[in-house]
Amino acid sequence: MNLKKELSVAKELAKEAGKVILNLQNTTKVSFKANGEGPVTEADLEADKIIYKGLKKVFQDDQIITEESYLTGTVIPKKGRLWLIDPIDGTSDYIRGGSDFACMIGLIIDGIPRLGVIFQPKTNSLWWGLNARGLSNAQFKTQAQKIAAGSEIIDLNIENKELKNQGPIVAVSKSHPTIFIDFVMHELKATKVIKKGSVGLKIALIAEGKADFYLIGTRKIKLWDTCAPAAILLAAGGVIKTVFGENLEFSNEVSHGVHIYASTRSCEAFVKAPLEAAIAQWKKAKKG
Ligand SMILES: Nc1ncnc2c1ncn2[C@@H]1O[C@H](COP(=O)(O)O)[C@@H](OP(=O)(O)O)[C@H]1O
Ligand SMILES: [Mg+2]
Repeated sequence: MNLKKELSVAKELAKEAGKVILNLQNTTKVSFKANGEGPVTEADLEADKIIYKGLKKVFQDDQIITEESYLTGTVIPKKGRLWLIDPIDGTSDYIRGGSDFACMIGLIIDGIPRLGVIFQPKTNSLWWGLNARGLSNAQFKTQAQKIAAGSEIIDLNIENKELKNQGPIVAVSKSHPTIFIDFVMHELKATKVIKKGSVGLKIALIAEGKADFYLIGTRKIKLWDTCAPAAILLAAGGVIKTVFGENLEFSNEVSHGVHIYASTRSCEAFVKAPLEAAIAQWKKAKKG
């Protein structure tokens, strides 16, 4: 298994779609999805089509699920190759005219995120990762990089990143604050809290060593929100798990249905007890 072609196609498509959404940012029409699933713009739909068509042209036999073309009830297979696409991650910040939005393309092979690309149009930055961990006879190397401002290359490796003794730097959603996050934040004793839009850009902060921990505040988070960032973070030597410490599942349903954290290894050990305490308190409060 050599993912060179997959990586090069995914990088080009993320950049192409990214440029289109950037051009449309101030003029695109906004509407709201059914069932409280949040806002969607014409730019989401445009980028979704570009990426879907581009992947289908080269990888005809692969399954592709995109946020905007997904049909309710589609079962996510346990085996085989599946692309998961989020044409705009951070649509809320995109609509506000901010810069915290990204195009994300991820590839799952037999249930594991193996390839991820995130492109942030406003800063012309691209993160990518190939995750061969746990594969015997892998024909590709585990590797992750950030290409900043279109050219400067930074290797992402947080395998041995120590947690500074004051406590973690924690990333949280700028657009979707939740009571669950407030509960956990109270226990974590963070030294710094970074509020940012886009799941991918927050996980990229960890892969770059700029944050230690990120907690997703909703159980409604979808596989296309986590696939590309997970491949990059795992390749960089970080972890992404459910708040119960289990590996993420990329099969069956499109929604993870559980709170998720992304972390460095040293921070994961540090937050285990406070996280468990917060979850216990949360459950008690919900019952009461
Ligand atoms: N509390 C919440 N409820 C619903 N969706 C949420 C959420 N928190 C995050 N998300 C989803 O996660 C993505 C990024 O959110 P955020 O910018 O807050 O980190 C968004 O996806 P899209 O922007 O792809 O639609 C959003 O739908
Ligand atoms: Mg989206």
